[in-house]
Amino acid sequence: MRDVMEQMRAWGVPVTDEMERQLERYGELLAEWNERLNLTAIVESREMWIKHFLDSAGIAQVPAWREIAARGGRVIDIGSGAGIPGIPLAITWRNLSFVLCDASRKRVQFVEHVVGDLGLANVSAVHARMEDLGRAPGARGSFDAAVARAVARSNVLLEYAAPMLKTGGRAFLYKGPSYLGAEEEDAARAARVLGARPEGVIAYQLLDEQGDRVIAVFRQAEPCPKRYPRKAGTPSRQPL
Ligand SMILES: C[S@@+](CC[C@H](N)C(=O)[O-])C[C@H]1O[C@@H](n2cnc3c(N)ncnc32)[C@H](O)[C@@H]1O
Repeated sequence: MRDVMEQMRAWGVPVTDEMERQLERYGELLAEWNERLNLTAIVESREMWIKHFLDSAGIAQVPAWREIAARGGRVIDIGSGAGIPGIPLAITWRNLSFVLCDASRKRVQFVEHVVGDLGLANVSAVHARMEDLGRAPGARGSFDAAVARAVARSNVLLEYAAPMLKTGGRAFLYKGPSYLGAEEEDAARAARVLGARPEGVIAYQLLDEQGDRVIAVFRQAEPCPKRYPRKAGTPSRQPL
């Protein structure tokens, strides 16, 4: 996938030939396990490279991500599912350590298999709901960055992300262009309640006209108030 790799490098992803082989292997495992676990609707190789791997790499264009990546730190992938964006990011940014969290046991087991198969030393997988992890001593307030794709509306996602972040940490929400408008306003309101502030949105396009994407960035300006996250299920039933 020469052109996909070129686009990643143009965005600033430090991707080597070995990493390309690891992405390829990850794609094979996704396609193979998909038959049993129904992990993704996308199994055709080029579409997978563009809609999963290139989309994940879009974050390289955000200056705040590049700063975190340069100094090293801890990243949580919220609702990682089969490992997107966490696995492609962990393959390409070896100096960051990743926790991939999901409420589905079978998806976490798949991620554990991928981590073993690829020999990724910088990833651990956690089977939990974010509402519970956000209250766990040792996990709460311990991350430099949170990433999330296709999990929930942004006002819900921020209630999962803010408790996990150190002061000064960032949340990076992968969204479609429809984010711009009502969802953006709701997210800004929720962010204020949670001690976070919107820091901007970047927009990009996938190759082969596979779609427009945005990443919304939030900075944790102060520690998240102790009453958040609320108990499991409440953030999505009664979004902030
Ligand atoms: C549509 S999948 C997206 C997976 C992946 N991020 C992607 O982009 O392909 C949403 C995932 O979020 C997980 N999820 C939803 N709410 C969650 C919560 N409160 N805590 C942990 N995981 C959650 C689900 O189990 C599911 O695997």
